[in-house]
Amino acid sequence: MAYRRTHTRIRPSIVHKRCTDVLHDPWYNKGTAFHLTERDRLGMRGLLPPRVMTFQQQIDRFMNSYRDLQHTTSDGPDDSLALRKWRILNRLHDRNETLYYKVLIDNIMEFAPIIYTPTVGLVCENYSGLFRRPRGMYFSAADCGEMVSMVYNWPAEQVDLIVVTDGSRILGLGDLGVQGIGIPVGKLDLYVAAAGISPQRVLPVMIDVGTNNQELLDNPLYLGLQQNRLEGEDYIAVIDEFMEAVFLRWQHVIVQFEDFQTKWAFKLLQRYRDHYRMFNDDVQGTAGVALAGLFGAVRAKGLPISDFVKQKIVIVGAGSAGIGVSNMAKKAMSSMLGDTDEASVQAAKQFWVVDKWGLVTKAREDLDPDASPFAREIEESEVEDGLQEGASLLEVVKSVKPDILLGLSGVGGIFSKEVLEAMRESTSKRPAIFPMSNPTKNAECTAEAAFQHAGDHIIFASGSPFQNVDLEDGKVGHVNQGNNMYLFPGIGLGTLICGARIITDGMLNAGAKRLASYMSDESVEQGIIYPPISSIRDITKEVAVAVLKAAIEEHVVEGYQDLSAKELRQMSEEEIETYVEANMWVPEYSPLVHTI
Ligand SMILES: NC(=O)c1ccc[n+]([C@@H]2O[C@H](COP(=O)([O-])OP(=O)(O)OC[C@H]3O[C@@H](n4cnc5c(N)ncnc54)[C@H](O)[C@@H]3O)[C@@H](O)[C@H]2O)c1
Ligand SMILES: O=C(O)C[C@H](O)C(=O)O
Ligand SMILES: [Mg+2]
Repeated sequence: MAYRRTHTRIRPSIVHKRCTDVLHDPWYNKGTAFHLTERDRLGMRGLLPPRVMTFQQQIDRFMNSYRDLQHTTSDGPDDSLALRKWRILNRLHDRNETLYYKVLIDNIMEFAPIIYTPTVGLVCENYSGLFRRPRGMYFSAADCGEMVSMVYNWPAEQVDLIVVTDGSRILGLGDLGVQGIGIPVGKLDLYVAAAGISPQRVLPVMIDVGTNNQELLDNPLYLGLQQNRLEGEDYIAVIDEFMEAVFLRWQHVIVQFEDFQTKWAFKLLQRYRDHYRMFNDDVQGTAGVALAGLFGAVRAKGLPISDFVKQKIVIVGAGSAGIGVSNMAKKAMSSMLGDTDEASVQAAKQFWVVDKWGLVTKAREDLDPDASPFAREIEESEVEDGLQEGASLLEVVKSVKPDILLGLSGVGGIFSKEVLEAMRESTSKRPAIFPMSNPTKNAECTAEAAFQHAGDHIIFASGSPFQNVDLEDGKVGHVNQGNNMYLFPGIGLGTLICGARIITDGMLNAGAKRLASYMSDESVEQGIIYPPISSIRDITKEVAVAVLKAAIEEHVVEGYQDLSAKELRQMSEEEIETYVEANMWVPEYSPLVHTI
């Protein structure tokens, strides 16, 4: 079958506006790069300084002013410098999206910590003061009954990706209400930068059903609904109406749920996943990334992946993320053990889950049904290897001597010196320590503390970035960023361009497996188990290829644009790779054609 591109890169853009209206539209604005004939065509001659700059000169101008800011304010407080950096990037985002994404992609190592974790957390915390121009859409409890029509207020004819939050669990920062909009914006920046989703086709969404954060409710300048969160059926009715509205207007859209509190995360996932093209990034994306990291930790010991079934894993945090990871890791183990009921029971024995009341066991009153498969088989007044219901993290680590200690608790510093020192007694020759909570201040430990207290031989991965650690004898303690950013953009892209009807476990597993195999044995041996963020576009492409292939195998593809499901199924491996790459948007100015 002859391969067909579904879009050509430098295709003209049709605009229905002219003059300053174009200059003020970040989708089309090229600023000083409009050449003279285009200025004439669009009635903007005289509205810009006369000299026409190249794209590269514009990039240089922006980077110079960014660097100046860094020099002039580098001795101020870290948070204030980070916010200034975010502001300068955000202003560019507001003016000229093509230039913004070009500098973001070219400097992703440096800018990811600004537009994503950790700075995005700070931005959400300070959002009421930082808000200048709206980005995305706000659906609120006050809009009930209106959503199907108000969704048409969004100016884009086509939307490919929505990231939606209700602001109830923003990173490890808790309920930030409407201020959580920063998270969908940051996630979609990565969709554009890493997966090449067109910036004109992404939509950040905040569903404001109120907040239970008293400080926000008491703040007269808070921008969200000043009421407590809706609960029960009232809450579900709002989310249902939102889903119906967006899928009615854009049948092929993908909706990523992000930073919903655990009590709704699982319920909404179960409610929608068989009907809509949606997934929950905190539950499913995080699980895939963590599983890839767990496989990496096994490879780093020089063992085959099949040895994964022998790993003793302590997971701290039994929320949407912790339980999501435990489920996926247990399923992987169980399938390696033969996929029987007995295999599942055996796999469960490799997990110790600790939450804010300590070790989770069968003796727990009001045991959360989602955590129950991981509750240790310890009944009331029973003791297993010195552990009983509610045992502390330190007691658990001392008793279990785990191969892997993984934190998704949102509690900064709970991998204390004592806990980390206890990891020296791990039975693993290279214990893995993964403080995956975000942002940095909520990480269970710092990289420095981990290498200092647990030893030079550990494998380290954190949710937010840390610098590599200098060890004795000139050695380097490698820091990996174990963040769902390595999966969600590829899940979205792969799903989009084959028109998968739903997002299946098989597609998610395929993405995770590809991430797990991405690093060479040599890198893994050095403790580098995830790619550097500078490779995020390449790993995203690879994940998308794997997701797309799995969608074909699972018979859920329905075709994309003018490519039918049949044509997709007939593509060779090589054709799929080329197809994925050809569908990744790159920031380049396209000629603007004005029509009425
Ligand atoms: N790295 C990533 O890609 C990634 C992805 C998703 C979530 N996260 C992070 O995971 C964290 C948790 O997210 P969630 O949705 O599961 O939140 P959650 O609030 O639902 O869950 C937190 C869990 O931690 C437990 N906990 C609280 N205090 C504790 C303590 N002192 N000791 C032990 N356990 C304690 C709670 O009982 C609960 O089970 C957040 O910080 C989030 O940023 C990271
Ligand atoms: O947003 C991130 O950096 C990862 C994750 O989705 C989280 O909720 O912490
Ligand atoms: Mg999240």
